[in-house]
Amino acid sequence: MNRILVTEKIAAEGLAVLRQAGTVDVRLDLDKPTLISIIGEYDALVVRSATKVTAEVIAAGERLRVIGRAGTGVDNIDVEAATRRGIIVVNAPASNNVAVAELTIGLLISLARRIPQAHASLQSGRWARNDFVGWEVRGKTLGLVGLGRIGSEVARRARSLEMEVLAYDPVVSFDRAEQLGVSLVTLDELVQRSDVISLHVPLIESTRNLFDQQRIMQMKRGAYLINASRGGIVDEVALVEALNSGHLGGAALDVYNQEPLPADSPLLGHPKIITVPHIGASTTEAQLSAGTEMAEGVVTALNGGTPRYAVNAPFVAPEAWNVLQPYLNLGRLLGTLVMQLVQEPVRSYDLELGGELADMDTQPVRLAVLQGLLAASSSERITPVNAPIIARERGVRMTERVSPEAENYAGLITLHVQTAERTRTFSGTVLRGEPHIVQMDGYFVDFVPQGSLLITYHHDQPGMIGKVGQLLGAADVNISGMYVGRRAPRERAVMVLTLDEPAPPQVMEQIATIPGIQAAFSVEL
Ligand SMILES: NC(=O)C1=CN([C@@H]2O[C@H](COP(=O)(O)OP(=O)(O)OC[C@H]3O[C@@H](n4cnc5c(N)ncnc54)[C@H](O)[C@@H]3O)[C@@H](O)[C@H]2O)C=CC1
Ligand SMILES: O=C(O)CCC(=O)C(=O)O
Repeated sequence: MNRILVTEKIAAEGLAVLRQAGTVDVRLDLDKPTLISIIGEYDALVVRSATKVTAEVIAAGERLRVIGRAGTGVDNIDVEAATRRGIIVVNAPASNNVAVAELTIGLLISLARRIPQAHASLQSGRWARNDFVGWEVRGKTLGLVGLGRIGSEVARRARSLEMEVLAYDPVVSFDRAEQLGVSLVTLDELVQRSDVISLHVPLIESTRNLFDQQRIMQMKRGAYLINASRGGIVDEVALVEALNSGHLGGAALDVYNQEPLPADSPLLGHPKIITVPHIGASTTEAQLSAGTEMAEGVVTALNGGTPRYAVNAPFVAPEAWNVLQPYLNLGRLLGTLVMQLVQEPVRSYDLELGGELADMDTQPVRLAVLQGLLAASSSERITPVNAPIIARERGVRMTERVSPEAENYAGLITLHVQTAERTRTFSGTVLRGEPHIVQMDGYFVDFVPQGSLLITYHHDQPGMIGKVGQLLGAADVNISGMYVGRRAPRERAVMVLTLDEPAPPQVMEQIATIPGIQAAFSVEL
């Protein structure tokens, strides 16, 4: 039974999804030493932004297979340390775009009209209308640093407020910016032209201290700065100095160098700074989708699959996901099946991806097949994250080719296995979203690869199925499905039985001695 540790508050719906995969312990009170002392008992760790999942925590998590981040930024997780250990890191990157964008617009208007200050003034018993003459955002220039998911949502909203929007993002294309009604410029130009700058970049080495003293002083006199991305991107000391000297008109912050509570910070209580306690993602809607999206990824990873949003596994474009996802499952199962059937030395594997797969980025499918092959022969935990590293270490050779041909199927995965003596071939497809094995060693079959299987290669003659069935029946093993394939009558044939439980070893030995049986395999998927 999997054990899942949740160290921060996530939506109840997310917890319910997690419970499908194991027992869930919610511990909101853990300090670092306690986390390190208990993490070794868990298969999955679920956090938001406050828990620091350091290399030390990861090293102590001997059983950890997945770390779930209910939200976007993963700067509180040592992803590199997780990757080295084959631990999948999943997040929910699309869950809180709108929540953060709406907060940003709220902060923008709050800066323009000093709403929080006006509220506090009236609450303290003053009616000071003349102190609160603001400015209109219409016609002003907003500079967005980062035009990814959140930056784009902010841009749309700012355009509808009739603002001119500039953006600096080295990755985004001019076409995309044009669609959003945004002008792409250099960072220098953005900083010099914007009345308000809003930051929407991840905290990575290249963005750390991006708004340092020099950059802040490059901003227009009287300009405003909004940061709802991460503390660490703005030099907080330089920001306060620029506000005190009158160089900047104001700032609004959701995130801080020190979280939680940047106590004693000059940011708190500053009349020109609006502060909120990292609430960008704190809406019911965002928490629901962050919790459930992340939890679905954790459950998939615990079940050995490739999660949709795995930070350290191959990226699957959102529009390709629905088509590709069942093939990832098929690829892994095909690899696991083949590794249990081919019990002879292998020189190399040749993976052929046909039909609708030919038009896609097939790297995730290749990794899923590798994962299946390696997992069936390894005591290590193999995930799509560490599969290439382990394959390299073991000298596994796999070539890959794509072809528009897929017989009569929409898509087809074929694995050719080059052994010392011969080439063996296995194929699978996806039908109604379900993986099917459709060819084994040149025999046409059709079964869903799951659970316990008994596979025999035998001489096609009357009574074979009955004899195998009798031995299984005597051992009280129930057969749930049966598939046979042959090339010609009375020649070699293959039989696949799906069983409610694995055939015991002594039954396998008896089956192997039935006259006409050439090989019998108990396969677990
Ligand atoms: N305040 C809050 O509660 C939340 C904050 N965030 C923060 O917002 C950040 C952005 O989130 P998304 O838009 O979803 O990420 P995203 O990955 O969709 O977009 C980030 C964009 O920043 C760009 N970028 C990277 N380095 C840059 C640089 N040096 N200069 C300019 N652009 C650069 C990237 O090309 C990308 O387009 C997250 O990494 C996270 O730290 C995210 C969610 C909630
Ligand atoms: O509310 C949270 O957990 C933090 C949200 C956040 O910063 C993120 O998703 O990156």
